Amino acid sequence: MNNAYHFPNCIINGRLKVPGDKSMSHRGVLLAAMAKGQSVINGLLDSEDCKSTIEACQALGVDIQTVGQQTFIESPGISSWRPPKQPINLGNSGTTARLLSGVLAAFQHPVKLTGDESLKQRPMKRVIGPLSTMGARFTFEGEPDRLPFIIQGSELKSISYELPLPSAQVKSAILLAGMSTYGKTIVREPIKTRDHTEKMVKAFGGTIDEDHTLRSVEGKQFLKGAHLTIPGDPSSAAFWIAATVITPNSELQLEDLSLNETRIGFIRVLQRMGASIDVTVKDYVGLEPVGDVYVRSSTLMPTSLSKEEIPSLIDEVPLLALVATQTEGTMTLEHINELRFKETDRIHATVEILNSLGANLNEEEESIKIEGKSDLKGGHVTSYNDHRMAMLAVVASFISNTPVIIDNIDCINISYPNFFQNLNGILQDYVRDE
Ligand SMILES: O=C(O)C1=C[C@@H](OP(=O)(O)O)[C@@H](O)[C@H](O)C1
Ligand SMILES: C=C(OP(=O)(O)O)C(=O)O
Repeated sequence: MNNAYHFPNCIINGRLKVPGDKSMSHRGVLLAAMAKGQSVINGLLDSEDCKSTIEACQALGVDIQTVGQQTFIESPGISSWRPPKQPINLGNSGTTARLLSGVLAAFQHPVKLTGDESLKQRPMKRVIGPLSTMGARFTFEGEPDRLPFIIQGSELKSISYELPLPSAQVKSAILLAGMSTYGKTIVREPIKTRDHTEKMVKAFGGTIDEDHTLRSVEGKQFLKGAHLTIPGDPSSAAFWIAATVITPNSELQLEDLSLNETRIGFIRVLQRMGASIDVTVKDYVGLEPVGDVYVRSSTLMPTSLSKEEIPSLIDEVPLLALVATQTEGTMTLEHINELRFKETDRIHATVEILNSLGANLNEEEESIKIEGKSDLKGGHVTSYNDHRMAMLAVVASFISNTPVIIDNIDCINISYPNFFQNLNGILQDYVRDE
């Protein structure tokens, strides 16, 4: 396949609905699998990562069928799950690995979890530590605290746990385990992270109490099936928001997006940089705000990032670096060390990709310094087999002088299989000189 992208003088124009939110899709499937009875989820994201969650739940005896936009989940409830016949392969999905470990911490049968080469490198100690304190046992096949491992659940005891780092995955793993203990489990996070687990549990008849960065959950909660709708993923929309602000004469309306404040830090930072972006909450789906984002090409000034806002834009930092190459000055993205522990080291990958295209970025231990007003020339890049890095490179080609040639773009299916369809939709009048 020809992975060369170039759109000289393109203009973005139109309206777009991006596919369902990945974080909410994982949680919808997992909670429906824990609950007894039938659940129906509308607009579940159909991507490789979400398939990992679906197939893991199917291996545990949950019936899951998708018909068009609707996914039907019929579960006997977590206490009647059956032990899987084979190891469960979670592919590339860190969210599935962490959240499912939390759920399996109370499952009385051993389950072997594994993943692809990237997932096997990702840190799991952050969930293994607290889940072991609660009573789960982990046996490692290779390196300690890494996949593959066997998790042996047990009758859990509740804990009070202070997260050493802000992570919605770790918080969710402990809260999901906490729903099966005796007594109350308390989690405190240093900075507020995405709160979809807390909000969605309520739709399944459970309760999690929230007080700013403190969460508490009573044990022995039994969830029942629910009907959910998943709004558009703001992390997928972010690619088109970035593309529109940096591409001259462009405007775009993104519809039915999740506008949860714990997820739209990228939009808030761009607004601070002077980007013309209007955000309109139109409705609430469950407890989640949903609405539209209208964005236009903009002249941008550098800004700085506070530690507190990082979790609300954690997956959008590479895009922020691309946008920063077009500002009227130098911008430093600080407090981003956690990016080194994603599908690839995203600090290094971002710097390498954008510098290969002619930008001027400096990699530091926990930050990236970016020179503005850069001319992106184009050239060859690697995606590091990371979906967000591949899509970053495609968006960079909107403003490059020559084609951007990417070694592997198949990884985009991890989170956004409709990516190129959506790209063609917003460049609908564009005539390609192929
Ligand atoms: O909970 C979630 O759905 C996610 C949380 C974030 O990870 P961390 O919890 O590791 O920060 C994010 O990077 C990931 O894409 C999805
Ligand atoms: C980091 C990501 O996902 P996960 O941790 O679930 O692999 C992501 O989608 O960017």
